Amino acid sequence: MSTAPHLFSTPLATLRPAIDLKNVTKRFTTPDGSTYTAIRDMTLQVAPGEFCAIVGPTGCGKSTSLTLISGLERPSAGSVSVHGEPVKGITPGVGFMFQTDAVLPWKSVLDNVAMGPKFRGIDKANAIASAKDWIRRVGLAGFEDRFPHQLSGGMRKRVALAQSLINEPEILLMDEPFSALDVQTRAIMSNELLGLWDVTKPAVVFVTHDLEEAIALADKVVVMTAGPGGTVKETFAIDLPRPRVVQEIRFDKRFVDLYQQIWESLRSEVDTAYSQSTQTTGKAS
Ligand SMILES: Nc1ncnc2c1ncn2[C@@H]1O[C@H](COP(=O)(O)OP(=O)(O)OP(=O)(O)O)[C@@H](O)[C@H]1O
Repeated sequence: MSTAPHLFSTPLATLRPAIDLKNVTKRFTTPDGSTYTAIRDMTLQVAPGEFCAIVGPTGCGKSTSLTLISGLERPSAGSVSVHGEPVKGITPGVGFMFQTDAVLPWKSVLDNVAMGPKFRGIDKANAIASAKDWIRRVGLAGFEDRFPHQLSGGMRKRVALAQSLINEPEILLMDEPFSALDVQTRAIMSNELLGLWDVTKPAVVFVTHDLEEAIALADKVVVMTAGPGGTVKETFAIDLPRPRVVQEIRFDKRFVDLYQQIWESLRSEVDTAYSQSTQTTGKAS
C-alpha cells in the first residue's frame, strides 16, 4: 500500500476548498404541506485530500449535507461550491458509499466493479483490467466471478469500495458506510479505507454516529447541533499521526483526550435530540 506524503505537507487550510458550504439552509416541504428546516446556516469547508467526519444526533441534517454536495438537492439559501464552482446539477467527480450496498445482485464482482469505467466510456478491455486491479487492491482477488449473494457483508463492502474508488473520485461522500458490519469487520474495513484513501487522496466527507470511528479516521471532526435546523456547532482538528491503525489508535492518550472533548460538545446535542424525539416527531419548524 502506498503511503503518499500527507498532501505534500501543504497545510490543508491554505488550499482552495474542494467543498465549500457557505451559510447553507435547506428546507423541505413535508407531505402535510408545512416546511421543515433540515439544515440552517451551515458553513463547512473541506480541503482537497482532507478527511472530514461529521457527527451529530439523528435527524440533525448530516445526510442532507451530503445530498447538497452531490447536487442531488439544491440549497434553499446560501451556496454550495465544489472546487470553486457552484454546484448546479449532479456534481462530477464525486463517489458515494452508503449504509446499504449499491452492488447489483445480478452482476458478478468483476462486472459490478467494471461498471463505472464502462459508463465513463472506457473500452471493455481497459475497464476489465482496471476492475481486476481494484478488486485486488480491496483484497478480493480470486472472487471476480462471485455474485453479491455469495459474499459476506464485509466482502460486499469491499466491492462497494472498489466501485467507488475505481473512478478515482476527487470527492468521496460516505454515509455510515460500515454501520451494518460487525465490530471486527468494521475496524478492518476502516483500515482498508484509510490505506486506499492514501493512494488517491480524495476529499472525504464521512457521516457517522460513531465518535470513535470519526476520530480514528478523520483529519477533522465536525459536530452538528440537534435538528430541526442542524448546523455546525464545533470543528475539532484531529492531530493524531498517520498512518493509523484504527484498532490501536483508540488507546492513544491523545485519542482519549480528543474523545472526551468532542463528546462534551456532542452530548448536549444528543440529549436535546433525544428529549425532542420523546415529545414529538416530524414537527414542522
Ligand atoms: N426529502 C425530505 N423531505 C422532508 N424532510 C426531509 C427530507 N429529507 C430529510 N428530511 C428531514 O430532514 C431532517 C434531517 O435529515 P437527515 O437525513 O439529513 O438527518 P441525519 O442527521 O442524516 O439523520 P440520521 O442520523 O438519522 O441518519 C430529518 O428530520 C428528515 O426527516
